[in-house]
This record gives sequence, C-alpha cells and structure tokens, in this order.
Amino acid sequence: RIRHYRWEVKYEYKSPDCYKKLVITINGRSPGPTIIAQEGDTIIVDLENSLLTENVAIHWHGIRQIGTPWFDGTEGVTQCPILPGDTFRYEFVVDRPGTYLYHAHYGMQRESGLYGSIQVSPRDGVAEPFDYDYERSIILNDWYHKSPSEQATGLSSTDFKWIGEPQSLLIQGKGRFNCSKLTTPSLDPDACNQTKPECAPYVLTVIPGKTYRLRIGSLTSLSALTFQIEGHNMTVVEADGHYVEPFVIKNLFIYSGETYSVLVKADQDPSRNYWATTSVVSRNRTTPSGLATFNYYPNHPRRSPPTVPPPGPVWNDVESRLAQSLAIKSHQNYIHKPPQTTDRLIVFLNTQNQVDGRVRWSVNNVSFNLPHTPYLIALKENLTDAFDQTPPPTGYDFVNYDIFKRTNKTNATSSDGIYKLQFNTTVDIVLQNANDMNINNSETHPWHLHGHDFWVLGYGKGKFDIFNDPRNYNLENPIMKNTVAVHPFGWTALRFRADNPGVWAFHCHIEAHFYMGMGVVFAEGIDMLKNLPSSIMGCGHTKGFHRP
Ligand SMILES: O=C1O[C@H]([C@@H](O)CO)C(O)=C1O
Repeated sequence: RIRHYRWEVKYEYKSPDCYKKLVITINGRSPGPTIIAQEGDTIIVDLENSLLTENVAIHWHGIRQIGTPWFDGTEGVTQCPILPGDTFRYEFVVDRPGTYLYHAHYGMQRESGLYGSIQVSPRDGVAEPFDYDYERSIILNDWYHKSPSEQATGLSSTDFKWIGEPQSLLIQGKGRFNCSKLTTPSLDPDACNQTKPECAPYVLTVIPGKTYRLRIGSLTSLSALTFQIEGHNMTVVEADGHYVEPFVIKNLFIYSGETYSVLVKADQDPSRNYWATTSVVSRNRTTPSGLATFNYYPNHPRRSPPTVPPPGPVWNDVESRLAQSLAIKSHQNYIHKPPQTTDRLIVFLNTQNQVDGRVRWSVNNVSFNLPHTPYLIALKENLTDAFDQTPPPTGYDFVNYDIFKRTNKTNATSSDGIYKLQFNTTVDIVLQNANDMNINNSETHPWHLHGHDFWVLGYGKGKFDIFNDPRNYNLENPIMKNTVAVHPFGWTALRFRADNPGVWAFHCHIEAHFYMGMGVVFAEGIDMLKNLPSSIMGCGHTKGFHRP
C-alpha cells in the first residue's frame, strides 16, 4: 500500500513551553503528523520548502532505506539540501514493524521543532509478542529559546559560546517555562504566557484496568532523559523496532535518537490523576522536569495530581543507567543471531578537542566536517576532489592514551574523509569514551547509525581491552538497535553487516556535538547502485547535474 503525504514546511510563531518563538512546522504542526503505516508499505512524502530563506532535509530515523539510499535525508551525505520554494519527493518502504522517528538533518535545524514519529504495524494476521488495549506515541524533547543559527554561530566561532542547558523539556510538544525567569522581559504580553492552552501539560487519558502501549521516542538536542509515571511500573517490550525480552522498570532512561515501547497498566487508585515526568540525567540538572498528566478517566484531565511530581533518579547515577542498558536483550522468540566472528574491528575514541582555536569533538582525533557535495553523488560519479580521499584512522594509541586524563587539546585535526567498508562484510565498532576538556568529566553520547541496525554486543567501564573484553560479548541474544549510548568513561561494542549499498552517517545524536564534528561516514557497495535520482543533486560539485 502507498501512503502519500503532502507536507508544507514553514516557520510559525509557537509557544510550546509558553515562550513564543519561531518554530518550524509541518502543515502548521510541531511535532509534525505521525506517519502510521504497515510493514511493507511505501511512504511518499511530497515536501514543499516554505522556509523562505532556509534549506531543509528530512531524515527517516530507523528506516534502513534498503534500495533507496538517496532518500535517507542526510544533507551533505545522501542529498543536496532542498532549496526554499522547491518541492522534493521522498519515497521509501517501511520494511519492518516498530517505532521510528523523522526529523530535520540539516545544520542544527532539528532543534526548531521539525520532527515527528513513524509507527509501523506488522503485516495482517501477524501478532506481536505482547498484548495491549490501546497505544499512544510520545516524543520527548528538550527546548531552547535561542534559534539554531544563533547557537550554531556561537559553537563555530573562535569565541566559543556553548548552548548551555535547555530552557524546558517537552512531552509530545508541550512544556512549561516559568515566565518569571525571563531575563529580558518583553513588552509583548503574549511573549511568555503561562495561561495559553498551547502550553497546558500533555494529557494521557487512560481507562482504569486497561493496558497501554506507549511508544516513546527521544529527539533531544542535548539531554539524556529519564521518564516515569508516578506509581506505575512499565514493561519494556520494544527498542528501535526490535522486540525486547520483557523487563519491568520504574523509570525509563532514554537517549536522543532512541525509541522504546513500554506497556503500562492503569491499575492504580482510579479516583485521581498521576504525574508523568521527564528529567535530565547525565548532566547536572538546571532544567525543570517536563510534566504530563496521566489522567484516569473519568477524572477531569486538568485536575492536578495531589502529589509532588516524581523527579526520577539523581542525574549522576551512572550505575543504574548502565544496568538498564545491559538489561535490554532480544526477545527470545525473535533472536537474529549475530555473526559469531567479525571481519574488521574499528575503535572510535570520543574526545573533545580544540582544532584551529575552536572547541570541537573528535573521533580518533579527527573532527568531522560535512562537505557541500553529498558523498553519495561524489562516490557514484567519481568526483574525487569533492572530499579528502584519505580514510580517517581506525583506532587510537591504545597503549599510551589515558582515557581518564583531560584531553590534550591541540592534537586533533579536521577532515571530511570517510571509511569504505567492503560490501557484505561484518564490521565491529567499539565506541571508547574518555575524559573531555574539563577536569573529571566524561559525557554520555548517543550514537546513531544510518542505513542499518547493529547488534549491541557489550558495554564496559574504563578502557576497552581488545584481547579480553570480546570474550564477554553477548553473541546469543543481543538486541539490535540503531542508536546506542556510550556511558561516561566507558565503552560500547557493536556489530553490523555492511550489506546496504549506500553512504551512511554514524554520529552522536546530540545536535551540537555532531555539528562540532562528532561523526563519521561509512560507504559500502556503491558500484552496485543504479542511477541516482537527479532530485538529490544540484549543489557543490553537482551543480548542473540537477534535471528538474
Ligand atoms: O560540547 C560541549 O561543550 C561544553 C563544555 O564542555 C565546554 O564549555 C559541553 O558541556 C559540551 O557538551
């Protein structure tokens, strides 16, 4: 079946957290419309860019784009940006059931509110390994009052200006900023208005006794989050489109780019409402928790719960986050066994550095620059001067590098070189975290791979030991995902098959960190691709390739 959408993307004034600012909407909405489809459907999105002065591109997060690598929506990697006034057709197949996302993938534009969810149900007659009565999608997000261009300018200038902590957290596009905290009051009485219905808390209405599947995704710019529903347990059943061996939690840790389905039974005292909250973890909390109402029908949805909202675990409790990561295994009836050996191991040291007087993030001491000619076109058309042909390093100085020491600021370089993977081989990636430029500090980075799912083989603390740690890999029932966290001062090991012809970004999903160079690009099977659509061309070295 074909699901055809027509989307107009434009700026509008909105107040998702009561503070009025420019937000990028799809057909007037942010979050944009939920794409609801069935396994095997073809999605067509005709996108009209009405941003007037800004380019755009949309990435279909978690959709592997098998056979359509040119519609992955990653500006600079798989396509030229869509110019103001232009329309662009994305057309791809959703080949697996599950919970996915879509969002802008151009500069730091995702932060402007251009995002939404994709829900794919199984084929007719195919059951899922759990039961529920109803389902809801919830996207969690953090929210800044400054525009992405203002933030990006601060990040890329020699007079570095960090974006800081977000002003609020949004649950399904709704948050609450305390207007009395505004540092520059406005004459416009509507500039920050907490009585606006637009920023009333999101209400999740449930019928007592029923079970709900919550499809929860995070598209935060920066924050790692915990999500909890006061007095209710949650059972994790799906992660990034893969069924999980169910386990029960009180709070869900979720990193930017991840999706989970949890089951919640409305089995508490039905005479009142409850709080659903989300709070920042992994960075010292200065942002107030995001609040939603878990509303037991027939109580009034605006009736405040009689309790204090639960704050969730303390921000610096790394152990419980690591424990939850380790608890996520493949459902026993849906195990895709990984290859038991690998053809190639690449270790990625994650560091913060200074490059040419700018604060950047680096992978093996190389900070990534996005080129203006998309790699996919450059590789297919052999435009060898479009990017640096030297591949970046596949490891770092394992013997001498101390991951617990502050980064040696100056020893990094920047490059737009890429990793070429031999088609149909098995690739292992170990993400190695380290101390950044601050004393005793290592951040959480959620890494997202385009075009593939990977097996999560293991997590560890400290420095990855190439000889011993692989002996403890989970090769029996690892979960497959497209986004995974590397915890502070730890490592995460992944395995994937390089079996999807195309060019694929692999990057930290923190918007500012990717912008500051925290990413790499893989290319595989380019010679197997037939002609590229000319709609993706027209920029950089591909000027004149575009035939409208
Ligand atoms: O990239 C980052 O920069 C700041 C800080 O390290 C420099 O001020 C921070 O917290 C980041 O995550």
